[in-house]
Amino acid sequence: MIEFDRVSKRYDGGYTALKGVSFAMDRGEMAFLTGHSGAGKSTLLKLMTVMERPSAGNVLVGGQALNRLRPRQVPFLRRHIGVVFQNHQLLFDRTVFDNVAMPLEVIGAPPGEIGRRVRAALDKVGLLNKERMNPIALSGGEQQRVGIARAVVNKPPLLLADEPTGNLDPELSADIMQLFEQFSQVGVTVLVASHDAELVRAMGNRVLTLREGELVSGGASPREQLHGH
Ligand SMILES: Nc1ncnc2c1ncn2[C@@H]1O[C@H](COP(=O)(O)OP(=O)(O)OP(=O)(O)O)[C@@H](O)[C@H]1O
Repeated sequence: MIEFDRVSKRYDGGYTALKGVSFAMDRGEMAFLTGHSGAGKSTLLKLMTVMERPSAGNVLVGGQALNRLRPRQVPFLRRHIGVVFQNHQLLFDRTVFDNVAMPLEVIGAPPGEIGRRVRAALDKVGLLNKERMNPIALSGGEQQRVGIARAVVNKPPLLLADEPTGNLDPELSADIMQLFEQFSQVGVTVLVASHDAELVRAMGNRVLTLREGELVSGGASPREQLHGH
């Protein structure tokens, strides 16, 4: 589902954020991306949504080589990738329902389908009874779950999360990670950037570690890992 082949990213200012990063992830796999602040985690995620382009190497998402993607194809790629942010970026002048419906509104889905899919997504994150509320009235953990419902309402095959539990206490953080795990069990590929070493360890998933832009562990393919290296 994801393939990085010797990917480097040098920003315009001259800073090299990623150096020769190679790894692959299978469909339905869940992995964590860790590393010190500034190690390149957000940069790596941005290459998958084409918020940034690599300076060298190739990124493939769902078999599509992103370096061949024309600018007008980028919105189509992004519809297949759900993104969850630390500060969830919800709109506080709209209801929970309307926040989750946004990706479907953008593609002009029919209202009946929007209703059905928004409720299915809210049901998955346990917030079906809060659809008419304003997200400002929800707890931090609930707000983050609204952000997750919005990220998955399109049924994307790939889900990326950038520090999704950064503002949450340990128990709520564990709940959010379990939710990601459930999505991976139904075939969604999930990559979660996280600083939370303890939680990452407790989850037991594959861990990709960046240090100063280099992938220092977890870069082997799942098959290679199975054989111990
Ligand atoms: N648009 C940009 N222009 C220039 N340099 C950038 C840009 N974005 C990121 N960088 C630099 O690239 C490096 C990696 O940044 P990145 O955001 O990928 O790290 P990170 O691992 O996600 O860090 P954090 O955990 O603090 O979010 C940093 O030194 C940062 O200053």
